[in-house]
Amino acid sequence: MSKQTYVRTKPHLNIGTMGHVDHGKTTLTAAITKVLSERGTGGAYVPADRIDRAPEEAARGITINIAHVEYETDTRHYAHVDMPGHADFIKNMVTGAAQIDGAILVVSALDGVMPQTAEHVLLARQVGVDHIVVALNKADAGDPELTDLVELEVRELLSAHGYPGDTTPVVRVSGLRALEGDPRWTGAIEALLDAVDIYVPTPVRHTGAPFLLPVENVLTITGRGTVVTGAIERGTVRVGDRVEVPGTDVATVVTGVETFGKSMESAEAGDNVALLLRGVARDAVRRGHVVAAPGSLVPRRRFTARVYVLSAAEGGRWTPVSTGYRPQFYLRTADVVGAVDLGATAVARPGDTVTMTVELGRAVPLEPGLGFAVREGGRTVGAGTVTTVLP
Ligand SMILES: Nc1nc2c(ncn2[C@@H]2O[C@H](COP(=O)(O)OP(=O)(O)OP(=O)(O)O)[C@@H](O)[C@H]2O)c(=O)[nH]1
Ligand SMILES: [Mg+2]
Repeated sequence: MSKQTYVRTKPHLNIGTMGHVDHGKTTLTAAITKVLSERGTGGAYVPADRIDRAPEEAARGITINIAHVEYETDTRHYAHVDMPGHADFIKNMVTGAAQIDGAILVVSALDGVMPQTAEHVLLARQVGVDHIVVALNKADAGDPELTDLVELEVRELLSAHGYPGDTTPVVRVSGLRALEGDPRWTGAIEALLDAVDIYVPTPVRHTGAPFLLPVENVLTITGRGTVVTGAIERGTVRVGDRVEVPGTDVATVVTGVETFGKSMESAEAGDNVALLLRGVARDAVRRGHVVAAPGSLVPRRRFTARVYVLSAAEGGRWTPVSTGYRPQFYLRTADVVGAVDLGATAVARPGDTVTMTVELGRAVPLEPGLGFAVREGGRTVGAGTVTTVLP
């Protein structure tokens, strides 16, 4: 396979398909790539059987199946994630691995709102997906009056979860017929994409946010000093910037910025860098720390979270967990023990998604939306997202 360079000519967005099993998410994803590849704005047709054979991706220590396809409309470049199953959806959403700016909720016009339709809307709301466009799929096979009822039902579901159900775009589509090239239904796919282009706003760039680098490694370069490496989570950094390591005494100046051995004047969110820090002792900074803009972060120990407890079939536990459970929490590059309080829920069985309060053994920078993995005895047993940081 030949490698191409990504040339940024349009704003980039991450979107995804969600919805009940078999409602046609993968078929619709394939149809979108087909319609757009024929339009010629960018991106290649990806058949459904290639989307379902997703490459395995390691994200935050968890092996997750995510199928990514890319395509372009006239105005935007999209990375689209089609999650192969319900459990994958839950895991990807709670850990933030999917990182979507907007979602296409796929609802079969034949079946209407089903349990996972509702569960995905609930979860999308919890993890901060603010914009949903609805694809009423299989509209080729549905009775129009019944489809009207399904549309009402979906709008009510959205409103019940705090989305603007009355004004949400709902487009009747047929992924299957669009794939066959039926102009009525390829036109419906175009209408769906127009709705996504218009309704889902371009996300805020995090390059303007206070600088944050989770430290992956610390090295000493003889004669130059201590170097930290990692991927910049947000903000920008340039030579001469003041930085600190929250939770330690380290407050210093960046005297060098490099990427893959080349020096840079400034680096930004997404870049993999090495930062040379003035006058910092080798053992003052460790993996798990973060380098941040001065005063931008206060480490904390307690938080509430939504956590998906992996089922035994996914490599998780066989037995439930209860209050007092003390696994390891992997937050950014940090690995910290934490005590779990399940409150009124009392127990969480493998396969459940629960709310819990966690008290970490030491303070780390925390914020709502931060994804993490829960591990025990060297295996991943859960995946979660911080919902509230407690004092
Ligand atoms: N009539 C009709 N059938 C469809 C349409 N889209 C998908 N199907 C059929 O519905 C079934 C499920 O389609 P998928 O695309 O695999 O559904 P999915 O939502 O990705 O399923 P999971 O990933 O397993 O949750 C397949 O048999 C498709 O052929 C459509 O627009 N019309
Ligand atoms: Mg699928």
